[in-house]
Amino acid sequence: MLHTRTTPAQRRRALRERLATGRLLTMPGAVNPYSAKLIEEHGYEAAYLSGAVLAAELCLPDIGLTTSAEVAARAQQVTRVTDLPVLIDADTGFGAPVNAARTVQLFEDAGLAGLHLEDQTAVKRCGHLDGKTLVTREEMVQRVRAAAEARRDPDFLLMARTDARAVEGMDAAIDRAKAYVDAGADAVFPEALADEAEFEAFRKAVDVPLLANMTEFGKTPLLNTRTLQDLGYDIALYPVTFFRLMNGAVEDGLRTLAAEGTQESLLPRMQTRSRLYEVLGYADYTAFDSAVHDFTLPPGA
Ligand SMILES: C[C@](O)(C(=O)O)[C@H](CC(=O)O)C(=O)O
Ligand SMILES: [Mg+2]
Repeated sequence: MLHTRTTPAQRRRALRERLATGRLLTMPGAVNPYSAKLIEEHGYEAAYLSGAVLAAELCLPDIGLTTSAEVAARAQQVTRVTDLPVLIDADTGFGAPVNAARTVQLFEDAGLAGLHLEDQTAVKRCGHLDGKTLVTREEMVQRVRAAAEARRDPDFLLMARTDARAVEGMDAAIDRAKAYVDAGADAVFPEALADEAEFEAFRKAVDVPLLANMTEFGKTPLLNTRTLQDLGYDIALYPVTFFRLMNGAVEDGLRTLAAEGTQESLLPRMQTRSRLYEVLGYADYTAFDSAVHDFTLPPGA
């Protein structure tokens, strides 16, 4: 009931310790608080909050329109219902280096376990689209340094994402990643790598934990977890996967209802009422209620 038993500090520690094992961590993206709970129920050890999904939920494209306060508020709704460490997409840090610093503190307060900051300009776009523009390496170094210094919990994971592969090529991407690690990044997210050889090259060049973005319909092939483990990657990310699945199911359902005049044929694909309640812990609330109210007054009271 009420779901969480751990503090943000414990979750950050858990994520650090999990990454230190060297075993690949599979990180599904949560669509909302309920799906974060499902991720936990299914035995995953961490969850992710995608900037693209947070924007799309508001029916906005992923071009840097959401604000840090808006994102932090949603994140807190998620961290309230799961004990999993949650890593969040902080886009470009929402402005100048000082905004990145404030974002770190807002996101710490939201109970998150870490964030990633990218080296795109404020007018950003999905890492798998063409036409991205980057800030200079020096500007991103300042962004990372400001974020690292703003942390109050040293276990809060600061990941630097570089979008340079698609813009400046592999060598520049690796150089940038190294500079960001020197500036205080604990982990690196090399965005939009084109093949296994590029994953390998990045692994050889950079010592810190590395994230592999397995987003669909993008520039990177969908490597399975075994391959990613063998390549020495630390996190396999599925940022938009469950949002896409949900939307696919909703669209199918809308078509079916229109065509058949009833949702009957969809029932086998639906989560049942009892499973819905089980995940919510509904029975525990009923038991809590009856423990509070189920008493008899002594005579004369
Ligand atoms: C990881 C990402 O930053 C996200 O916001 O989820 C996106 C994912 C996507 O748009 O497919 C990205 O790779 O830029
Ligand atoms: Mg994003």
